[in-house]
Amino acid sequence: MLLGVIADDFTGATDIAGFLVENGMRTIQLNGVPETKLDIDADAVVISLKSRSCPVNEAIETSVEALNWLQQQGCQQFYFKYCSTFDSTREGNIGPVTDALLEALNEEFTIVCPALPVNGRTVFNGHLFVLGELLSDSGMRNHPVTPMTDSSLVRLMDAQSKGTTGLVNYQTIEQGAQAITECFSAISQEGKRYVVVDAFNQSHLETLGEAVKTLKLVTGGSGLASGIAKNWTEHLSDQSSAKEAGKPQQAKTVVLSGSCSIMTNQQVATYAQKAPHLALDVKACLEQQDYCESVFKWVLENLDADFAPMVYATAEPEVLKAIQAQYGAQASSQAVEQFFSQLAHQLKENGVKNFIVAGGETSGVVTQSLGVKGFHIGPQIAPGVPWVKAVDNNLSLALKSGNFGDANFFETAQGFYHD
Ligand SMILES: Nc1ncnc2c1ncn2[C@@H]1O[C@H](COP(=O)(O)OP(=O)(O)OP(=O)(O)O)[C@@H](O)[C@H]1O
Ligand SMILES: O=C(O)[C@@H](O)C(=O)CO
Repeated sequence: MLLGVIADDFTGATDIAGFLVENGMRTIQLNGVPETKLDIDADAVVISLKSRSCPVNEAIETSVEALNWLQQQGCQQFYFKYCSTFDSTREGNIGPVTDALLEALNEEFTIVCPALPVNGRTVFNGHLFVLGELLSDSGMRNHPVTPMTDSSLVRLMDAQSKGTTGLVNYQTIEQGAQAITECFSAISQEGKRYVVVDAFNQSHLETLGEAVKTLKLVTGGSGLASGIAKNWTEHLSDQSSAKEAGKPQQAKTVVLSGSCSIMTNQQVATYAQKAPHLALDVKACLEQQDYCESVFKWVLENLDADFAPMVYATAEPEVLKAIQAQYGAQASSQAVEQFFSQLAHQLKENGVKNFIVAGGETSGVVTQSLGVKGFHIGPQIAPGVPWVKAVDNNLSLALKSGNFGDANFFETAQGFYHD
């Protein structure tokens, strides 16, 4: 095993796993930390956690547990994968988890690299942009759980972590890997523990990949995965069979959308023009015990339509604000998550095999309730969203990060089936 990845949510895990596979690494994704040492034939293992917005102590504990497990498997480098929009708050988990991983590895220094230019996440002079807008001006300012109101990665990291943060800007990145590593050394000698790196195109990420070759711990989004994978090229064998194992089959399918991002709102609106769709009633979710049962029946009645039925909690910012004001942000999001968890379980018991899910937290609860232990990574539906297939049964999932994919994503995903 060469690379061990600890991902703070499920869509984030499939995102980076997809890019590792695209770049030649045979990759397995495991949901949660396995209880035993497994005999895994892969170049990389991605452990998906649900640690993005849980209490910080829990995030630290599960992340260090994942690290220990990956060390036991013989991994040589470790990657802490968080969101390309750096989803967290000032009290957020990215800083403390990074500190804990550095400490556990006995290391003093790492990088902060959320950039994913193929999906419009770029870092310029230490500021994070989403499709050309500052993070704090983007739809992320209205996120239901982790609203992002600051775009300065140095400030965010300083606020969350024990140490201090430096910056390597694009002028240095463009001078090549050696200039970057020299800059890392200088920043580390100043006593800084983390360095934010600029990156706004693929070439920056390839150069950065080379520059972080000897770092034990790397932190970032999935963009850097291609650069990192290239460092291991000489150790890699053919991985086409691994990708084959991840393909979805023609089978009963459902779309479950729990993300309120701008892109998911567009995807839901587009798909609703073609497919049977049902908007979740949050009040009923909170107050009506048999609500899930009635939605379950509706899904069963619509499973044979030309396009898979969609159940969605996805709402525009104003509607979401009103729900949160009435029922509380935490109570309503928990009720929605619990609903999707229960619905997914019932659907699986009744023969649904393919689950297309939007939203990282939502994907986490759905995957857990389906009891899937790990995935083979299949073909990419959109950058960062591969189909994945359970290692221990014939369920297939498309776990879509809130902001990923284009407007036709839900339909496109269903075009990948084979008999
Ligand atoms: N109508 C709603 N009312 C209240 N909470 C909602 C509603 N719709 C969704 N939520 C909650 O908002 C959260 C959305 O988080 P989730 O991670 O699933 O999506 P996302 O953040 O857009 O995706 P990603 O993390 O992949 O970027 C979930 O906890 C979900 O239950
Ligand atoms: O990095 C991203 O944007 C995604 O993989 C993600 O983490 C969304 O939850």
